[in-house]
Amino acid sequence: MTAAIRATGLTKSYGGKPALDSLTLDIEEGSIFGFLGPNGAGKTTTLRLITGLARPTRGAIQVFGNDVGAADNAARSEIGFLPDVPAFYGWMTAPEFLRFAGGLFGMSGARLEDRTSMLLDLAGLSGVTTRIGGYSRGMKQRLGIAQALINAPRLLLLDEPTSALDPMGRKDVLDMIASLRGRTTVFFSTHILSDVERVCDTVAILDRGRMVAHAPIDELKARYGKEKILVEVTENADALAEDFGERPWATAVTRPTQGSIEITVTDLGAAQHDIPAMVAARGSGLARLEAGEVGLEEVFVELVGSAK
Ligand SMILES: Nc1ncnc2c1ncn2[C@@H]1O[C@H](COP(=O)(O)OP(=O)(O)OP(=O)(O)O)[C@@H](O)[C@H]1O
Repeated sequence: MTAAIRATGLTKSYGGKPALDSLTLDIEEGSIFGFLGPNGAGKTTTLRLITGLARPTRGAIQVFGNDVGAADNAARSEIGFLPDVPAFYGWMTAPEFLRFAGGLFGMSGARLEDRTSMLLDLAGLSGVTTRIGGYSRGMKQRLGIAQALINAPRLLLLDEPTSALDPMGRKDVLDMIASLRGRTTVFFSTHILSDVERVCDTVAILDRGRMVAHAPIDELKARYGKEKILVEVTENADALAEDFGERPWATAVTRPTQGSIEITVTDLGAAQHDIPAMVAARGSGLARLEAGEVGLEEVFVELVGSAK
């Protein structure tokens, strides 16, 4: 199957310093792909290379098998793009703006009207008569996504679409992105971990121009995440913490509070089996035994944080 995006050794340097260093990546058609990285990691640079707005210093980038930057521009006609700071004509209404955007692609008549009405619906803006200048940031962002979809691109690129939004605005934008799953390939950059966790199938983590991880979200959690157990006891927490530390399933033991012990474990089942007996052997009461889920945040901190 042809990949939606295929980057091979993609490098972009400014003044000899790489903003993006040897990115090699395949993104499956129909997926929602999260491109995660802290400020300055190289996310916008990558998006500019995919759209053809910037030329790579080295390496190659293809969209649906077509070279970006080839003379026939075949790749670009498949791409819809929403930049990180989109511009609107504040005096237009949403339907006027979408008709205007469609006109730039040579669309007109019933085809443009149908597409406009479908996209207003998708953006939750049907029936809104206010001019864009009076919109909230979230409404503007949803309209921006609708505008980027006007010519039915197979690939939608979004640069930090949620970063300036409040929680409700973010939820609406993420719901809109999720509704495209299977229909349009979505590539979106973000530094917000929970956004990626909520909507993406696959994620790549970028740090200082280099990709430090690339996998389906569950696989990343399983590969890098370790399970944790929180134990709360009525007494003898110090002695128990030492006992736990000697077990083969324990890789780290910390003491969040006086009576609690947090253990990072390699074998959750074995730990859950042993702990109650160990607590009883020390004559303590077991107040709490809780296994913790590993979130993407821990994966991110392990991959990016540890390199700093
Ligand atoms: N036109 C340019 N000239 C010189 N350096 C640049 C240029 N564009 C980007 N850079 C540098 O490249 C690096 C990556 O920048 P980029 O904007 O791609 O990061 P980002 O991950 O999108 O960050 P942010 O979340 O802050 O937008 C940064 O160190 C930046 O200063």
